[in-house]
Amino acid sequence: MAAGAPPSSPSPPPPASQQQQQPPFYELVKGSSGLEKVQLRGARGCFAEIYLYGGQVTSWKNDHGEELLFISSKAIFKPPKAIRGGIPICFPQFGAHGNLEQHGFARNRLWTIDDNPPPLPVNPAIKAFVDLILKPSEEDLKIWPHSFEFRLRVALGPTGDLSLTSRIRNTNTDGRSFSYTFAYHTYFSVSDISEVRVEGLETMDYLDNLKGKERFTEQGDAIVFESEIDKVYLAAPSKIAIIDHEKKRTFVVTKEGLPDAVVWNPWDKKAKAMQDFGDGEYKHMLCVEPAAIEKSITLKPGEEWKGRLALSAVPSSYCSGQLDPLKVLQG
Ligand SMILES: O=P(O)(O)OC[C@H]1O[C@H](O)[C@H](O)[C@@H](O)[C@@H]1O
Repeated sequence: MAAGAPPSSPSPPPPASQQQQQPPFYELVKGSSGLEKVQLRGARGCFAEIYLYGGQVTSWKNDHGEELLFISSKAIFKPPKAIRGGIPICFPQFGAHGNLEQHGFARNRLWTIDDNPPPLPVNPAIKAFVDLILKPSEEDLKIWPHSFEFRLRVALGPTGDLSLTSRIRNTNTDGRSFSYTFAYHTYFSVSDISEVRVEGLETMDYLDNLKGKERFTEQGDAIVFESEIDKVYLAAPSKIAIIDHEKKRTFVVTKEGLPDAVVWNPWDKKAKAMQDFGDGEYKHMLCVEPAAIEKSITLKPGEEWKGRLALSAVPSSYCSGQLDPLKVLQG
């Protein structure tokens, strides 16, 4: 077991009533199938867990210890299968939009802890974070012949918000640019999919993966769920709200550098066909995936791209009109 940065402060501890989180802010421990995972401990007991396999967040808990992300009870923690749930990272290819395996290879590679990342401007109130890095292996270079450094910071904010910041740098020495598509394939835990609505994507154009990627325009109403959905919303706004009526909880998804957003729920038939997904689990999850898909990102040698996802979960009593969804979306 290893304990991580930042170092402890020499000042005397505050009274228990004012106590914030104490170092160490993260620990590296053994997870399922002996795979290593980082446990991040934030203020007031907020928590996140990240597997080095896939650089994948698999748990995010609020200060009541409630799990906010969905992870399948049938998830397989064994390479080369990607872990079903949490926040898989799709890179350098989203879906089947290219010659690589579905969703690229970053989600089934072993990342390492980056002890000395280049500086990243941060909110000084954020104490609990970890930096991971992925570089291509010789085998990876055979299937995608580009040298890159992918740095991922996962952080828990002072109010329990979870943020993921990806920095991807082209380190090719042969002068070649590369292009990729990307997604944070975020699986949210919801009480009952039929009680959920998504706001912020009204009137947006989307590509419907269930209709041969044909382009349509969404109607003016919030999105509700009655059947399978697999849509790539194009040029989606920087904030999207997922309102869970039954849980009286709203997730606010904030994205930067990621124009698109995928909304996916496999529903009953596809759920049954997936080996690593329980038959009825589609009722308790929804994927809203900030992404860059329609227009791939191109980096010249030496260039770096940044894409950030921030998640917060706020109590809502939307039914009784206490929460104005527009206020949530407009911040
Ligand atoms: O089963 P996976 O490879 O993890 O993909 C799961 C899903 O990911 C995305 O949401 C895609 O839009 C879907 O088409 C795909 O089915």
